[in-house]
Amino acid sequence: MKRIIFATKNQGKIREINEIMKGSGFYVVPMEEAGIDLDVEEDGSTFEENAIKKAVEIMEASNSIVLADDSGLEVDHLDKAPGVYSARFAGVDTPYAVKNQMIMDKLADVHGEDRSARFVCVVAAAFPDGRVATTRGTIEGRIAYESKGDHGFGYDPIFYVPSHGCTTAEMPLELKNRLSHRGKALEAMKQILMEYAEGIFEDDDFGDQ
Ligand SMILES: O=P(O)(O)OP(=O)(O)OP(=O)(O)OC[C@H]1O[C@@H](n2cnc3c(O)ncnc32)[C@H](O)[C@@H]1O
Ligand SMILES: [Mg+2]
Repeated sequence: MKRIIFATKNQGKIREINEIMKGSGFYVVPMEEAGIDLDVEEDGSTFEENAIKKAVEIMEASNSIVLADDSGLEVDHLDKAPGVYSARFAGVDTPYAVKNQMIMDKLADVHGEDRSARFVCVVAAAFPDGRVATTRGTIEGRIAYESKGDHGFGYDPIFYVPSHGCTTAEMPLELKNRLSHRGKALEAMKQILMEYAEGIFEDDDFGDQ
């Protein structure tokens, strides 16, 4: 199997990524498991800039193919906030129960389609030969009136998907992955990895794992 490192410390992302990459022929190792403990400063103004920065810095530290995910919640009524600041919104250490309530409070007088929001995910791949590629996925929804569900992570309990009548935190992992921003971005990235894989992995093939 072909080994690649995923530059994330978010356990929720890791669970989803492992499931999405199953059967792809690529074996994904979280950076911590690969022995890399670096904090990349996410100071870009777009998901693309931050995803590329995370992938390239960890690729330079590991000399392996590295994927990174930069993602977030865009709430239309809040001018697309928290957006790239989703992890830092109201402070990195503030529990999501509090952050989620703050977002619902800001939308207290807003109803129907005006509660529209989306999750965005940009996945970047950085290759040791200097090549970089990105893919993007989104899922449209609305901010719920109350927090529901205990699957997923982050803003999932307040992200209501009208077509399914529930939040992404109420969905089993497989269903969320089929619909989600991360599922779509990673499916597109699998294609790119397959195209680029030829010639890259001869010296880096770890056998069946
Ligand atoms: O940078 P890494 O280490 O990957 O982990 P992170 O949690 O800091 O991740 P980001 O910088 O990409 O910030 C994205 C934030 O957006 C939110 N988010 C992204 N995808 C989500 C999803 O599928 N469900 C719920 N919240 C999500 C969540 O709060 C994340 O912490
Ligand atoms: Mg981050």
